[in-house]
Amino acid sequence: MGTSANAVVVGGRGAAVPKDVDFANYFCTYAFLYHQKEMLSDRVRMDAYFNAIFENKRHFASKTVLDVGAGSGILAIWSAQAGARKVYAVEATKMSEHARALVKANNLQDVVEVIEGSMEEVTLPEKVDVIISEWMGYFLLRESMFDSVIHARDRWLKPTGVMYPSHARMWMAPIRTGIGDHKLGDYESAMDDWHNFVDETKTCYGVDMSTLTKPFSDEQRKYYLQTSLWNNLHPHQVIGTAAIIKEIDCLTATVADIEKVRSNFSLSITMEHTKLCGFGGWFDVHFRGRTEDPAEHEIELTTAPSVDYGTHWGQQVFLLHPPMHLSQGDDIKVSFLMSRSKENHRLMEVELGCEIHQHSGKLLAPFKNKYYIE
Ligand SMILES: C[S@@+](CC[C@H](N)C(=O)[O-])C[C@H]1O[C@@H](n2cnc3c(N)ncnc32)[C@H](O)[C@@H]1O
Repeated sequence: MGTSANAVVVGGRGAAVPKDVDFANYFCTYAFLYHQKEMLSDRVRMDAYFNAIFENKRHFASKTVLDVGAGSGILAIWSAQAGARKVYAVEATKMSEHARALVKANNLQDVVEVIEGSMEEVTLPEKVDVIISEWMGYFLLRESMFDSVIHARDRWLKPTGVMYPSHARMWMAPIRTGIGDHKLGDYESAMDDWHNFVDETKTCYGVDMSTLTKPFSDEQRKYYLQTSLWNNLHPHQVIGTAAIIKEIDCLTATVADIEKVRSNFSLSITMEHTKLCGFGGWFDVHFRGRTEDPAEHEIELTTAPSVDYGTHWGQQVFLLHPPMHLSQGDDIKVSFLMSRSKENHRLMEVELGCEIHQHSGKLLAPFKNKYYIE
């Protein structure tokens, strides 16, 4: 605290931005209750953190806890209810005022201390036994908030301390288009959506938009392909094996480990006569404690495709065009590189290439594209 408005935000190498820009771009939405409500309403997320804390009370009872990015204060309050001696709830935005009110309304003001400030600038009076945080963005690393958790861990966690969550993984699988609520999932339906919008209205508030649709040039196609899509995939849309792209041990990971994620992996098609439309990416996190001090009950929070609504994170979809007809036994070799956008270190760019080897021995034309996770 006490730095000028234009101080630089701690981030990965070459990723620093002035603090006021970061505040306007990133933190501002978190200052509103509607945004916190979206997270508080995510049952999968809430159940996972609730169970992680209350099924592992031993890690919290009589301990000191740091909640990095406390938001409404929910994780800090649960930690106190699980028996923590002291909880420091650090929140960068004015949401801290709501958190403080909530703490008081639940009569926990003697245990939970809400501190308004950026984690990188806050000073605590002691080191802590537990760091808890919900830092995950779309496809795990969007928002780059894990940098702040790493910073907090290196500065404030005792050598014997525990991270909640303790591990995270990124996944990717081949997908086909869906039906019903899950209609979107391939490039054609994404485009139909846009074409229909223009065809049905002819003009948009008096402006002729047809030049943006037909004829659709390769240049326009490329532009549309570049944006990866947020989607809620149905498990039936997954047409092959899923691969782990990245595994993170939250106790030891460094910013250098996560600012670039590079991986080469293979995916096998497991469905007969199907159409590959792209790739779906998601993540999971685990609450496992640490090797010398494991959780009594390991809890998993997964954002994998689900028959129900799933989570507010959904999945990140990377479309390819044209779709490819594939069948069981065909093999896809994927090269994946995710890095931070140079303009905004909280957004991601993905370079994805694939080579498809058909069961018959035929090699299909390789595909390569660059996507943005905005
Ligand atoms: C995903 S929300 C989680 C909120 C709450 N912990 C929960 O689980 O409902 C992340 C919160 O962390 C805050 N935050 C992100 N980076 C921060 C930092 N470096 N210092 C303090 N707060 C931060 C954001 O303002 C936001 O309220």
